[in-house]
Amino acid sequence: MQIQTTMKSITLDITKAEQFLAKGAVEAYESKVKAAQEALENGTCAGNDFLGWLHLPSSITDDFLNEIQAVADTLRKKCEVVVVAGIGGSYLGARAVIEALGNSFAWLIDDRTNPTILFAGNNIGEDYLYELTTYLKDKKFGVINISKSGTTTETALTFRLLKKQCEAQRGKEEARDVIVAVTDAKKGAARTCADKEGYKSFVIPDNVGGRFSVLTPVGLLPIACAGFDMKALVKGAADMEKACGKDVPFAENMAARYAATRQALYTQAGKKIEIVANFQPKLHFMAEWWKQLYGESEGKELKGIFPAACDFTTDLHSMGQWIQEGERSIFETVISVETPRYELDFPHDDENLDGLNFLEGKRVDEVNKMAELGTRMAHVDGGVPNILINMPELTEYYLGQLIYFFERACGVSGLLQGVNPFNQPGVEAYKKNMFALLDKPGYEAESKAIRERL
Ligand SMILES: O=P(O)(O)OC[C@H]1O[C@H](O)[C@H](O)[C@@H](O)[C@@H]1O
Repeated sequence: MQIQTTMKSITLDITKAEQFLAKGAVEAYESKVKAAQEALENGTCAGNDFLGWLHLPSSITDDFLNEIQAVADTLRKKCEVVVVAGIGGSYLGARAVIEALGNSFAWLIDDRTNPTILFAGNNIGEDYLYELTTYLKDKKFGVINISKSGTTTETALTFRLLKKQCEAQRGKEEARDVIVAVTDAKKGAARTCADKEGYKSFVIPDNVGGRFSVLTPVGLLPIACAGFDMKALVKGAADMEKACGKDVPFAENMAARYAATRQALYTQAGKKIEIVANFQPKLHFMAEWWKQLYGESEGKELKGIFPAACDFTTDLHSMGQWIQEGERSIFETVISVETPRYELDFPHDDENLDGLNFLEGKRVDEVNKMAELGTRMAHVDGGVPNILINMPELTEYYLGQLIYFFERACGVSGLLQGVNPFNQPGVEAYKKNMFALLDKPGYEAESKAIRERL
C-alpha cells in the first residue's frame, strides 16, 4: 500500500478562545507544560506505568503492520461480515476511524471487496444481540474479540454468543481461522480461551491503557479488515509525535497549546464543559472516542472538564439554543474538514419553489462551510470560547495525526490539572454493584449489602 506523502498537517487555532482569557493566559502555561512534557518523557509522572502510547507510533515496524495485514487479509477473504467485539478503548478508536473513512451507507452497499464491519460487545441490549445474531444466521462471519482485561462483561457475554454461533455455522475448524483475539499477553479469560482454542491473537501491551490503544492491534486490525491503510494512519501519528514532542517550542506545539488553552478556560474562565463539534457526520465516533479519552483521563478527584460532543449542523436544531444562550459554562472545539472527498454541486430549478436558487452552482460544502463559520461567530458572540482544529481531508494520514494530537494533549492536560491521567478507578463502582446484583461468585458480601439497600 502506498503511503501518502504530504507536507500538510492538521492545525490548531485558539484565537477565538484566547479572547475570553486575560492577555497571556495561555502562554503563562509554558513552563508548566514543559514540566508535564518532561514528566511524560522521563516517566516520572503519576501513572507512569501506562506511558506505552507516548512513542508508540514511531516504534511500530513495517513487519508488525504486515503481520496485522496478513491476519486482516484472511478475515477479508473468509468473511462477508466481521464482528468487532469490544467496549470503551477496545472499541471506540476502531469505529471512529472506520466510520470517518467509510461510506456513510456502508452496511447498505453490497460491496463485495470489503467485509461489512459490525460492532458489538459494547452494550447489553438483548434486542441488539438478538437482531445481530439473527442477521448473522446466513452470513459467513468472523469475530475479532478485543478486551485488554479479557474479562469485561459486555464483551465476554457477546463473545460467548458469537463464538457458539460461528462454530455452529462454520464448524469448529473453520471458526478457528476467523476468530481472532486482541488481549493481554497472559491474563484474562479472552487469553485463556484464545490459547486453548488456538486462535490467532495479538497482545495489547501492558503499558498502553485502553483509551490510548487505537494504534495497537486493538484499532489497527479492525481498520485493516475494513480495507483502510494502517500504514498511512501510523505515519500520520508518528509525524504528529514529532510535532508535539517535548522539545518543540510551546508556540509551535499544537498539543501543548490545546492542553494549556483548555486548562486556562477551565480554571480561569469557569468553562467546565467542552463540546467537540463536527460538521461532518462521519466524525461522530471520533468525538465518542475523544470523550472517553478525556473523560476517563481527567474526570476524577472531583475535578475535570466534562467532555461532550455535538454533530453540526444536525444538533444546531436541538442543542443550538442551549449553546447560544444557556449557562455560560461551555467552550467549543470544532473539528473542521477542509476538503470533502466528493463534489456535489447544487442544481438550478426553474420554478425555485424552495427559494434556494441563490445557492445554485455552489458546492454543498460551501453551504456547510458558511454554516460552520456562521456558527462559530454566533457562538463566540454568545460567550462560547472556540478552539478550531482544521483537518485538510478525512484520510488515514490526517486521522493518525488527529489521534496522536489528542492523546498527547490529553496526557499534558491531565498532568496540568494535577491528576493521574492514566487510571480510571471510578469505572469499577457500577461493575461492583452489577456483579453483586447478579450474585456473581465471590461477591456474596456485596450481594447481601446491596440487597439491604434496595
Ligand atoms: O479492554 P477491556 O479490558 O475490555 O476494557 C474496556 C473498557 O472498559 C473499562 O471498564 C474501562 O473503563 C475502559 O478504560 C476500557 O477501555
